[in-house]
Amino acid sequence: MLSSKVLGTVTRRKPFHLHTYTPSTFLSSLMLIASKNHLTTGMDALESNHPVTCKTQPYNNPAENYRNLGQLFSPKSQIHQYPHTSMSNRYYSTQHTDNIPSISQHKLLGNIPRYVKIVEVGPRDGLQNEKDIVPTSIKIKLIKMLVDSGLQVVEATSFVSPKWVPQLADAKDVIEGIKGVNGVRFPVLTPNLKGLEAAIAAGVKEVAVFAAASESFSKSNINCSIDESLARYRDVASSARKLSIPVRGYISCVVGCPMEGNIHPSKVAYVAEELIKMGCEEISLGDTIGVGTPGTVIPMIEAVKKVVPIEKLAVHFHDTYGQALSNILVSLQMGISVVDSSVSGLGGCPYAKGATGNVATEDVVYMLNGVGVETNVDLRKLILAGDFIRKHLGRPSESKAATALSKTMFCASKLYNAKATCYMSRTIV
Ligand SMILES: CC(C)(COP(=O)([O-])OP(=O)([O-])OC[C@H]1O[C@@H](n2cnc3c(N)ncnc32)[C@H](O)[C@@H]1OP(=O)([O-])[O-])[C@@H](O)C(=O)NCCC(=O)NCCSC(=O)C[C@@](C)(O)CC(=O)[O-]
Repeated sequence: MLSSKVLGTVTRRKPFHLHTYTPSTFLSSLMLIASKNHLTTGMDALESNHPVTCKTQPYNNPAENYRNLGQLFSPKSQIHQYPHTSMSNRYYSTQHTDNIPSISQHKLLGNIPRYVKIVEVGPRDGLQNEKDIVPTSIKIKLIKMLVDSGLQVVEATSFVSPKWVPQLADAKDVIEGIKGVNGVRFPVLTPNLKGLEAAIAAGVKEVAVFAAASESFSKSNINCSIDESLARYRDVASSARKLSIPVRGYISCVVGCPMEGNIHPSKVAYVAEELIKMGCEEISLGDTIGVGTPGTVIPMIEAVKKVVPIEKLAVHFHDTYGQALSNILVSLQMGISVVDSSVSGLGGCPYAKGATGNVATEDVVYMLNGVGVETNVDLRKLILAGDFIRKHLGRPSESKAATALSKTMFCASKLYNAKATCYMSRTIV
């Protein structure tokens, strides 16, 4: 495992330095700086020129607040000159600006793609485990807000048995509600031909099938063995292909299973190869319970990329152990350029007690901004979408970046909203 080139690069060479750049493994260090230079940090991280529209929570550390206000008016700070219209050249940014060569040219980041496609799975993976039924209108509005943030692929819902997943029983209505939204892809999950037929009848243009690398998980999730599921998916893929409907293939439990423990990379490679042979255009590798680290993720990807071209692979990390961003970074270093994530870190796994949601899209975008990777996503609008759904669910965000930036916005709003023009805490309806 340690013989891997990628892991070797990360572990044996010089450690990352903050003065050089901001890789994910140092996100926590950055957040310390962020709290010290709180106002400038958050403002820059948004990297946008529009008034911020977000309802925020009160910043509840008066001492820190005081320090931030002092800093705001310090001679070095430029915020007072450009309250929210110019976000560049502050003390602190997600990227360095001080005559340091482009971050993407650095040897440790040279391999990572310039553009990453984010597949937003919040409306499906994020909501599917919610006990209380989320009204269809809220789901539709969430999807529209996510699209508004620039996300180009939003997994909208699943055409599965409502007995198994009651939360998504309104799949047809959700699809109906987003019909007018153009230029964005809205794949849905289809576990069998029945699901595919219903999805097509509803007007869906793209579907996904979902297998597992663990027999026990396959049985729990879709009530059949791995090979039985692959046989079903061959039928789904073949019917979809006749209608030119692209099919994505998921593999769950790629590094660990709540029932079987460690999963050998060869099992993942086997399922991946079968999915690609049946015509799946993209394979998403899911760490369903968020137990992976670069130590298990790298050998798994190495095994899979022997049978599936790397450009057809996506990664799908849950963040139970806080490893998702590290795992994403090494996946990018290995050449993967498609990342699944869920706004506000929504999600979970019904078969693994304590397993938390997907990596938060806000955190992924923040890190990708930091390492100079394009996503086309407006972080500020994304935070609004997360704010909208977490308020509906009555829970705080699981996104560290969204939480930190919301506090930052609140501090700034207190200064610039003296005339009750609250740029920073206006809620969009
Ligand atoms: C696969 C089945 C259907 C098998 O379910 P089953 O009970 O074995 O199948 P069945 O064929 O005997 O059907 C049972 C009932 O469901 C109906 N049914 C059958 N199919 C459909 C359908 N498509 N749409 C609507 N209804 C359907 C069917 O008509 C029948 O209804 P009844 O006659 O009893 O009234 C079921 O187990 C199921 O729906 N499972 C879905 C599980 C699920 O959605 N899990 C979450 C998604 S996977 C995931 O989250 C992981 C991922 C992708 O994010 C990656 C990662 O993180 O690992």
